[in-house]
This record gives sequence, structure tokens and C-alpha cells, in this order.
Amino acid sequence: MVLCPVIGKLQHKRVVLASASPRRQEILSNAGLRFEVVPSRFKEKLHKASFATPYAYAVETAKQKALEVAGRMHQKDLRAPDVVIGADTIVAVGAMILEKPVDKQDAYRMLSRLNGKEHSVFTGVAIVHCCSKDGRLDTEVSEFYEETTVKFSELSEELLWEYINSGEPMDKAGGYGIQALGGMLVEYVHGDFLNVVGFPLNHFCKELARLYYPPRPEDLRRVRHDSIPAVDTFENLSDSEAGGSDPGQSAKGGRGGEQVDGDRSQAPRTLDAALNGAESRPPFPTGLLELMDGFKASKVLFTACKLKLFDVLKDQGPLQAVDVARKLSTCAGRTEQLLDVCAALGLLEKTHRGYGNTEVATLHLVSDGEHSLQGLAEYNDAHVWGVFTRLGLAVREGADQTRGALGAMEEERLSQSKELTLQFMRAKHSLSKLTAHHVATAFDLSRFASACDLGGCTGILARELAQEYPRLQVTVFDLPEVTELSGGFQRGGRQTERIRFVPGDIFKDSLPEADLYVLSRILQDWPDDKLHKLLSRISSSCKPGGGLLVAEAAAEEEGASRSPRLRTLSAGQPRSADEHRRLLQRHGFRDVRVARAGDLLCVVLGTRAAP
Ligand SMILES: Cc1cn([C@H]2C[C@H](O)[C@@H](COP(=O)(O)OP(=O)(O)OP(=O)(O)O)O2)c(=O)[nH]c1=O
Repeated sequence: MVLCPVIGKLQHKRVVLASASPRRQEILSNAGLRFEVVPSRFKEKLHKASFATPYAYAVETAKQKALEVAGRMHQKDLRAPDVVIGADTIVAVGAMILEKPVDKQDAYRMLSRLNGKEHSVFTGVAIVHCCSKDGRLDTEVSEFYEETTVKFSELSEELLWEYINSGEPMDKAGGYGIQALGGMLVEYVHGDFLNVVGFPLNHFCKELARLYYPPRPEDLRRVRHDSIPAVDTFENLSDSEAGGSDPGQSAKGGRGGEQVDGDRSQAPRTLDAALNGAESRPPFPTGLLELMDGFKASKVLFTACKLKLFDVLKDQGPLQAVDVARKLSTCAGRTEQLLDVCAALGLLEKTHRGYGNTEVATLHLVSDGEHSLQGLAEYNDAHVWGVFTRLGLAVREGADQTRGALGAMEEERLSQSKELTLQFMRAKHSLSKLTAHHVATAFDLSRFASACDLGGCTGILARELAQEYPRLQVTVFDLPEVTELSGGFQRGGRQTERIRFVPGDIFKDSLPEADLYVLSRILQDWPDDKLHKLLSRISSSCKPGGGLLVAEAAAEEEGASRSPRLRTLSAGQPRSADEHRRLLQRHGFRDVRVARAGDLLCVVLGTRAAP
């Protein structure tokens, strides 16, 4: 078979590699495939004796790895990816299957068995096409295997132990890695080298070509003359079932993989697919559907946080659903549903002992954790959710109104209770903890002796600046009701004495003197008139040679993920690097430099020119 440019066929699909193997990731990315990695949690312990051949075992394991990931992702995102690839590599000596050694003795047993002999390396591969229908996951599995023969030289005990002690054998089938030190053990290889390393790329491409390139009409006519697929194979298929170039959407049985039992014949195809279908179907709109459902996942997370579910499980988990319901005083049936969805979203782990927090929940969703984002979840639920329900109105009433949505919220916050202010502060505090270090280190700020963080809230960024620059004195300037409550967020520490909190309004009161002014995630919340007013106030207070450091959500074209844009949707589009540069220049700053800070932010530093 001539190879077609098949990798490109997967370009517009969401492809997931269900493998933790760095070799597989490397082989596929070197081939130009773009994919996400979601290691499978399928436990590789199928009953080997129940398989007629070693390769049948490898293929089944590969399939189960891929299906586990497809199922988990479907539950988690309420959508599965388009394609999930699973693989399993084993070494076979006769009928005996060798997988990864469990310890050095096991590695020694394996390598001794291979010493001086020929053996087979099989990699089973499963390509799972996924499709969600009415909330159900439909999968079509295409599977194959590749065999490579490897011969080891006669090896001394000493060499074997030296090799074992190198540590290389432990994560590799048969206890060796042909691509590294293990290459020294090998006398010859017959077959695909990459298959030994974990992924038979050549056979994979042929399989893709078989799946994605239907036969040309002339080939088909020839096939029909040969009467291979009987006409009645196709006659009951509706149009929608007649698969095009997207195997994920073709009819069941319209595209079988090679059979494990060695039947490598081509599966039948529809006439329509062959004649018309190749390019007619649009790519499956996975991202779009995810967007449509995204709010459900957010609301589940918010609800679980609000109920303090993660706190209860941290202290008393794992717990059965009924016990969780009792502790939260909630309805048992609904609680169980919530717990199951949280498990599907990767927030909880469900075992026979009950539900427990996953690592990410322990780290970020327990309220008193060092890296807790509880405050942000609570605030988003209580306020941002409401703001977004007014988005249509804001858009209808004009851009300023849209940008003003957050400003309105800010005003609402100011006019309301202490509890609301605290909630806002907790949200900002938890978000700043994620970004403060990146902002403080985006540029070398050691030339400044003093800094003033305008709207610096609980002083998280101030702490980070003080920690990073040992001679820097930092002022946190924020509204009196904020500075009054900020004490509750302070941890002690040597740099605290270099931080002071000054109450004031950035739009009305004179700004504290400083060599460097800092605005972190402030500008995005205000309409243009207020933004220019603020920048011109800073510009007037800043001495020539002083600086202005601005941190804002990064624009997507600078490589940010989709989330920062969503985060600021009601406050307008994030500015590009050029827009930031022009903004600071317009207010008298020169030498404006722009840097990325982590995944979320763009940081800009300008120097005040002499007036
Ligand atoms: C024989 C041989 C195997 N291997 C590796 C390939 C596989 O990664 C590994 C066999 O274990 P597998 O179970 O196939 O894969 P894995 O555990 O690494 O990853 P996952 O289950 O998440 O997909 O052995 C080599 O790197 N070189 C070799 O020469």
C-alpha cells in the first residue's frame, strides 16, 4: 500500500493518546500528529491464559486502555474526544508474555530468558473513534498489531546486572529498551524498530489510510467486479449511516480494523462513501459542543464548593454517598448524583470505600488549603454567574455597557456588605496566589527601591515582590474597607515589615509616592474613560525614570488558552502586546516591554519619560 498523507486527516480532530509512555508521545509528535495525552488508568491485568495468542492479549489491552480514557473523558467533559489511541507493547518468548518487570530480580529473570535467543515484540494498537449521541458515548474500535523479531547476543551475568542496575529496564516490556543502553544487548532486529520502542508508526499510518481514504471509484468498480462486498451488505444503510472520510461517523461495521485472529482483509465500505463521501462531512464540532455544556460543569463545581463537600471529604473521607448526604444535610439521591458527576469531572475519586477528594481537589478546593481556589469558586457562583446572565443586555446596550458589567459589579460590591467585600477579597486572593510569582518575576525590578500596588487587595503580589527583591519597600493601596479587612489574610514573615497598607481610592485620592507603580488585573475591569483617567493620574505621580508595571489577561493571539478570554468576556477583549505598548506610551511611558507571565497573564513594564 502506498502511504497517503494520513496524519493530516487527524488535524482538525481532537486526538488523545491514552498512554503515559514518553516513547509513544515522541514517535507520534515527531510524525506531526497533534494530540493531548491522557494516560489510561486501565489496570493491565487481563487473564493472559484466556488469550489464544500473545498479540491478542496486547490488542485487547490496548483497546481497554483507549476505551477507559474515552469513557472517562466523555463523562468528565460530557463530550468525548474524536479519536483515542491506545497501545500496549509486550515481549513474547514462545507463548510466554513478558511485560514490565516489577523489580530487579524480575528484570533479571526476564533478561536471562531472552539471553542469546530470538523473541517477538508485539505492540497492539487500538484507534477508537468516539461519538456522543443523546449523552451516550458511541465508539468504533479499529485495532491491529505489529510484530518485530529481536535477537539478543549471549550476555554475561555481569553485563546483565550492570544493565539492570542502570535502572533502564524498569518501565519497559521485557526489561530492556532497545533505543538506549539496551541496544547493546541486541544482535539483530527484523521488522519495525519503532514497534519495539512502543509504537508501530508505519502500520498506524497504513491503518489511517485504510480508514480515511475510501477506494477510488475505479478501484471500487474493480472490487465490485470481483464481487467482494455483496450488494446487500449496504442496502439497509441510510444516508446518514453511509460513512464519508470520517470513520467516527460511519456506520457500525462499515470499517472494521484488522482482526486479531489474523484476518487482515479489508472491511466493506458503502458505495456512497466511496463515490461522494470523502470530504463531504464537516469536522465534528467537539469544541463547540464543549462550550455549550461548559456551564453545567462549572455549576457542579460551584455547588460542591458551596456545600463544603471537599472540606467534609478532606476531614472524614472517603465516605459513602448516604454519609455525605447526612453530613451535608442534603437529599441522599441527589447528593449521590452530584458525587458521581464530581467523580466524572476528576474532582473526586470513587472507590469501594466511598468518595474521596482527588489531588486537585485537596490542593485547590479545600477551603483552608495554601493553594485554595474556594474563594474564587464562591465568588464566581455568587456574582460572576449573575453578571454573565446579563451579558445579552450588556451587549445590546453597547460596548461600554459590556465593559461596564464588571465595573457595575465593583460598584455593587462597594455599596454592599462586609461579607460581600470579603468574598471578593477571597476570590482575588486565591487567583493572585496563582499568578503573583509570575508577575513579580516577569522583569528584573531590582532597580526600584519602592513600589505601590494599586488595588493590591490582600497584598499577595506585594509579598511576592518583597520576597523577590530584598530591598524593596511595598505599599498596598486599596479602598479603606479592603485594607481594613486585609489583616485577616496576612501570614507573618520577615518581608511583612517592608509592606504597608494605605487606604485610599485610586480614582480620587493622591497616590502614595513610589518608584514603581503596579496595576495587576485592574485595567480590564474599567471602561475606557476611567482607564485613561487612572493611567494619567499614575503618570503624573510617577517620577521620570520610575516605572509602571501592568499585568492583564493575555490575549489569545499571544498563545494564551481560551480561558483568559472567557474570564474577561464581560470586561471586553484582552489587549494585545501592541495595544498595551500604545496605551502606556500614550501616557508618557517609554521603553515599554511586554512579557508573558505563566499561562494567564501578559505583563508590561514602561519607564516614565521626562515630561
Ligand atoms: C521492548 C521495549 C519496550 N519499551 C517500552 C514501550 C512501552 O512504553 C513499554 C511497555 O509498556 P506498555 O504497558 O505498553 O506502556 P506504558 O506502561 O509505557 O504506557 P501506557 O500503558 O500508559 O500506554 O515498554 C521500550 O521503550 N523499548 C523497548 O525496547
